[in-house]
Amino acid sequence: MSHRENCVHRAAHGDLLEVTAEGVTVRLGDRTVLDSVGLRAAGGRVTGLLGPNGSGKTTLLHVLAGLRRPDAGVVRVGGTDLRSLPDRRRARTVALVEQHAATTVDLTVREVVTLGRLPHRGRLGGAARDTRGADVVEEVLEMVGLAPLAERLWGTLSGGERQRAHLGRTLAQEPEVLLLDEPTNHLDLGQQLRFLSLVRELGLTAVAALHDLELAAAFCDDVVVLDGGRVRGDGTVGDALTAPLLGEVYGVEASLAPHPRLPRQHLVWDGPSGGPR
Ligand SMILES: Nc1ncnc2c1ncn2[C@@H]1O[C@H](COP(=O)(O)OP(=O)(O)OP(=O)(O)O)[C@@H](O)[C@H]1O
Repeated sequence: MSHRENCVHRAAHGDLLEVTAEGVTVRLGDRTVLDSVGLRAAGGRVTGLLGPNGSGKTTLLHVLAGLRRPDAGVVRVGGTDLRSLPDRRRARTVALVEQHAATTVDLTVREVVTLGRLPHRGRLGGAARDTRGADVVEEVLEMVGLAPLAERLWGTLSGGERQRAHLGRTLAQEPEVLLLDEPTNHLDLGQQLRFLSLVRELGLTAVAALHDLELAAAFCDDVVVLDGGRVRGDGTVGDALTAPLLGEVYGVEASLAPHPRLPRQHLVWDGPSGGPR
């Protein structure tokens, strides 16, 4: 079964892990950056993590990925405390596409994607045990549209191509839960739509920090809105993104309205609250 078929099969059988956070608190210096945050990302759904600059989205993603230990609270994946999973198992379960990921060595695109196979190899890094690895890497290169650039060196890639290479590396991990930190910030409109369509099509449990509320309205099933390290709203896009909440959290006059052609809502904004229109 190919990587894509495997994802779609798991989604079709409801065999997807739910991610929950309870009472997650993170203090940095004298600041409480996350204050008793609770979140439920349902299996197979795309949950948007929203909120203004500095509201705590990246910090929460790092906690959900097991990269940062919270001062209080617990993260569970499929009901299992994330801290109880050995590193290699955790890396095969939860994967994060970072906002500013970089590689220090000048690898080719194929080599960057192949890095995602490390958790599937033996302790000594033996590729021999990873019998599916090469096929998965080629399939992922096709999925993210980088097969024609497979031999290109990292240093020669554009920002958007790098972002897609990082998604490729993460998909090569074959995670059950995909965490994305502003995954579309370097992408043109077409690539943004293709990127998020691919994430939806895979049917994985996904949590994506997004600044673009229009993209969130179009691609997310559910949203969690952070402000000052606290959850200010959550639920389906339609239930959570109310005009009062958008006004309080973002300081804008905006609301969701029926899309003129599609059976979904889109964002209509007038301007900053009390500001010029
Ligand atoms: N090492 C640190 N020491 C003190 N404060 C920090 C540290 N790292 C991050 N912060 C603060 O924590 C808060 C949350 O940061 P975080 O990066 O999680 O927010 P964010 O919602 O992802 O922001 P953005 O949308 O701008 O990327 C910010 O106010 C940030 O300044």
